Formats: sequence, C-alpha cells, structure tokens
Amino acid sequence: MNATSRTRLNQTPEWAALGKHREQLGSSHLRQLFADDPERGTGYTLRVGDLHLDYSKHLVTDETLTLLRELAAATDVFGLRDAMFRGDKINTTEDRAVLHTALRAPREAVIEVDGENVVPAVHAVLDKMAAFSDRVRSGEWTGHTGKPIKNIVNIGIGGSDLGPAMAYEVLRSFTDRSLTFRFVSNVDGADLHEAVRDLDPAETLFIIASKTFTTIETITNATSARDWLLTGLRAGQEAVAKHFVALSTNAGKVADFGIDTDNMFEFWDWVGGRYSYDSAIGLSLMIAIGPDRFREMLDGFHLVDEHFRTAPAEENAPLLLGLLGVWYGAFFDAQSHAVLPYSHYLSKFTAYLQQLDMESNGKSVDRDGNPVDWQTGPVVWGTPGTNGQHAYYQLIHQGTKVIPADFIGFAQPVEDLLPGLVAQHDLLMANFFAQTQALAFGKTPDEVRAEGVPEELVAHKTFRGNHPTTTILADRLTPSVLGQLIALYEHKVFVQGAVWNIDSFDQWGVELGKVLAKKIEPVLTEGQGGEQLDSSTAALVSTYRELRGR
Ligand SMILES: O=P(O)(O)OC[C@H]1O[C@H](O)[C@H](O)[C@@H](O)[C@@H]1O
Repeated sequence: MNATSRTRLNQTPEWAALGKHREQLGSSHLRQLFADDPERGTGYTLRVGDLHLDYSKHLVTDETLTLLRELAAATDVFGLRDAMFRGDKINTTEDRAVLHTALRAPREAVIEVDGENVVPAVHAVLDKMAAFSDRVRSGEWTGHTGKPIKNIVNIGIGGSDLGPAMAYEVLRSFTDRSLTFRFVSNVDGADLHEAVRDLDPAETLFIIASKTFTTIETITNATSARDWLLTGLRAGQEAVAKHFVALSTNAGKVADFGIDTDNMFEFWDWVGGRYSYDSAIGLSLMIAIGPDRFREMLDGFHLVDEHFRTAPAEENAPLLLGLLGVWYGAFFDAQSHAVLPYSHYLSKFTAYLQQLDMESNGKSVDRDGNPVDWQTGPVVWGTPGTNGQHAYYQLIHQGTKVIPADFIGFAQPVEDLLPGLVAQHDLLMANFFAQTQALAFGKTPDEVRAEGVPEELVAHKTFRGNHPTTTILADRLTPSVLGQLIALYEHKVFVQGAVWNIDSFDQWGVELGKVLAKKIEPVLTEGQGGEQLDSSTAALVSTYRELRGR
C-alpha cells in the first residue's frame, strides 16, 4: 500500500470500531474479565522461542484483539514488514533500506539491496570480528610495547554505545572476567577520565564506534583517548595501530583520524544506529563473550525475525505487543510505557530500549509529512523492578496515570552465581509475580475493611488495580534469549510505526540541538556572537562565562 494513498489512521472504520469498543468496555475490571473466563490465564499466552509471554493481564477481550488485528490489516503492517525484510527502501526520508534483520541472517540467505546480496559481506565482517576477538582474548594481539591487551574501552554514543554497554551487562556471567571493559559516551571529560584513570595504556585497546565517524562527542573523546595513550606510552603516532580500532560505515573519516582501515570493522547505511549492536558495533561484546556466544545471540535474533516474518497475526508476538501499545496510547491516553526487568543484569536494558523506541517512534508527522493527530511513541522508562518497588511503584499502583508495563524475569539465576546467593532467586521472583498480580487485581475497599482498617484509612489503603502488564518469562538469561528479547522489541516498535504511519527509521529530531551547540561553543570560549542568542540563553551563557572567570 502506498503511504500517500492511505486513509488517515483515525479516519479508518477500524479505528472508529476500536473507539466504540473502548466505550463499551468502559471501566470493566480485570477482576471481572478473569472471573468471566477461567481459562484466561493460560489462554492469553504465547510462546516464541524461549520466551513465554503472558498478556492475560491486559485490558482486552477477544473482541479487542480482533479489532486491533483488523487495524493492523487495514494499515498493512505485514505489507511493510515484507518490504523491510526484502530490502525495500522503507526509510523514505533518508532513502535507505532497513535491514538489521540481514545482520543475523544465516550465511546462505540472499538479501539484496540495489541488486546486490548483502549477506556475504555481513558474514565476512563477522568472521573478521571473530578472528580479531580471538586474538585479543588469547593474548596474541599485543599493544605497542608487546604487552597483551587487558582493558577494552568502547568509545561511542547513542546506538554506538547503548547496545554494547547494555549487552555487556546482560551477559556479564558469560564474559571473560580477566578482561576489563569500559564504555565511554559522554562528552563530559569525566566519563573518559573515570574510565581510564586506573588503566595501563600499554594494556588498553580503544574501540572507536561511530556509524558516521563525525559525531562530535565520539571524535572528541577518541582524540583525547589518543592523547592519553600516546602520552602514557611516550610514543608517537605509530603506537595508534595497536591500540585503536574503528567500527564505522565511513572508511574515509576513519583513515583521517589515523586509524589503519585494516583495523576497521565495517557496517552499512541500511543499519540504523539504534539497530546496530548486532553488527560490527558489537565488537566489544564479542571480545567479552567470545565469537561463539555472539553467534548464539545472533541466532536468537534470527529466531524472532523468522517468527515475526511468518507467524500468523493471532500468534505473532511483536504484532500483539505493538498493537497493545497502540490501544493504550489511543484509547486510554497512556503517555508512557514501563519496562521493569527482574534481573540485575538487565540494569541497562530499559535505557537501551529508550533509544530504540523513542528515537524510532517519537515523531509527529506521518510518512508524507502531514501532522499526525493520534498519539505516537510513548515515553519508555524503568529500572530493575525490585529497586523500583521501593521507589516509584507507588505511582503505578495508586497514581492517576495509565502505565502499561512489561515485567521480564527468568526461572533460573545465572550459572556462576555464588552458591549461597542462589536461594535469593525465589524471593526475587516472588516479587516479580506478586507485583503483576497486585497491579491487575488490586485490593477493594471491602477487602481493606475486612482487615480491620479504620474507615478513615480505607481509601488510602485501597488498590484500584486494573493496571495492564505483560509478563515475559524465560528459563535463563543466555545470549540467545537476549537476542530474542531485543528482536521482539525491535519488531514491536516496527509494528507501531507501521500502524501510526510514521518513519520509524529516521531521527531528524536530534539535529537542531547539535547545530545550536556548534554555534554556542565559540560564544562560551571566545565570548563572540552572544548578541545573536535569545535573551534567556544569552543571560545563561553570560553567567556561565562569569563563573568560569572569563
Ligand atoms: O554512530 P554515530 O554515527 O556516532 O551516531 C551516534 C548516535 O548519534 C546520533 O545523533 C543519532 O541520534 C543516533 O541514532 C546515533 O546512534
């Protein structure tokens, strides 16, 4: 379906039918929906690979799900999906294919962009990464002074940082614990300072990760890292080759920086930054977990790609999760979406999803540039659930907002957990199950009274319930399961962008601030050009200069 020929989303009969259905649903309570259907808890579940997905605690009925699927059909979600997998240039504002799925395609697959099969190049880079990772892991790759590498510092930002940094944390129990990994992203010098202050430059490898190799934060940090290294080694430019490698699509800029392009690991413009950590951008992760584990992770991604590509609508997990988000945004005025993992290792998971989701779907014009008058991407937020319970869960339970939430947990603790700590896992998971139960069913005033609570406190101790949650449960956190989870979210985001008719693969909204920062920097340093600033910014800049003694 051509975007231009498309009926505006909120003028489709399917949208109207959902609106009417929402009115009929009124304030129906999950308590009632569960009472009406004793099979609901087992019926509203899906299995994708190793992921057990329970969506029974959502404010939906069979009819809601049917109507949502009809909306997906009317907006041709599967048509756009097929175009993405085929390599069509569905990122129209940048005229690019969107082929992160090719990064985890098997060697024998054929996926063409502009008539060329990209799969052999993907595997050639993976092989080059594997060979390099093995050399670093075995100690064969030595630094300028002949010492083996012990520390790996990834310098990148956005998609060139969040993915590897998140995945390194998630898979920590699979990492080579004799190596130290650090991730530097912020242009605040404190980030690099804290990352390198206790490291020996002779044993340190910098991985400069930047799709464009023009991102000011990354190039600034990379330049400072090079100075730190060369000063520490008392060496000249010749030492760079053994201590710097680049991950990029831009060989010219890599060479300009002084990195040998033999030490560059390539990827392509059809990989979006926030969809890139399974490309060369994952090199630090591959060094940490080893090439075999990295491949297991790619297989996990691929498993869910295949599920999304082939599963019928009724069983298609990314479709379902995407549509549930559309439902709450449009018809419950939900503004945000919480992701609450019950695993310490997933501490950076939600931060990663923030870029994936909010940079993809934080748009307010459709594919043709017309303003949308329906909600698009939610604010994604959350931290590991047990900590959240003692902080912001109060608002989810008793506040005034509708906050759909994903709960992610694992049946087994990680394998290398100290034996004395294994018993804590049941307590962790008891909380995991208790919270979705409390959120769904709450506690009625009568239940509170029955506990002998004085009348004046009953309202305060009542839990309205009816808060929608998805539970995702897997046996254990493995590289494959991580790949499955990320692909699930990638495709969920895709589904929502398709329904909302927005380009989920551009990010024009990040540009303005970059341009203005470039103009403001000389005002801060030289004091010139301040008169062109608005009065608020001019006054702030002048106060800053005063405080800096300028
Ligand atoms: O990888 P790079 O080219 O350095 O880009 C790093 C990041 O910065 C940009 O501003 C984009 O908003 C992100 O999508 C991107 O991941």
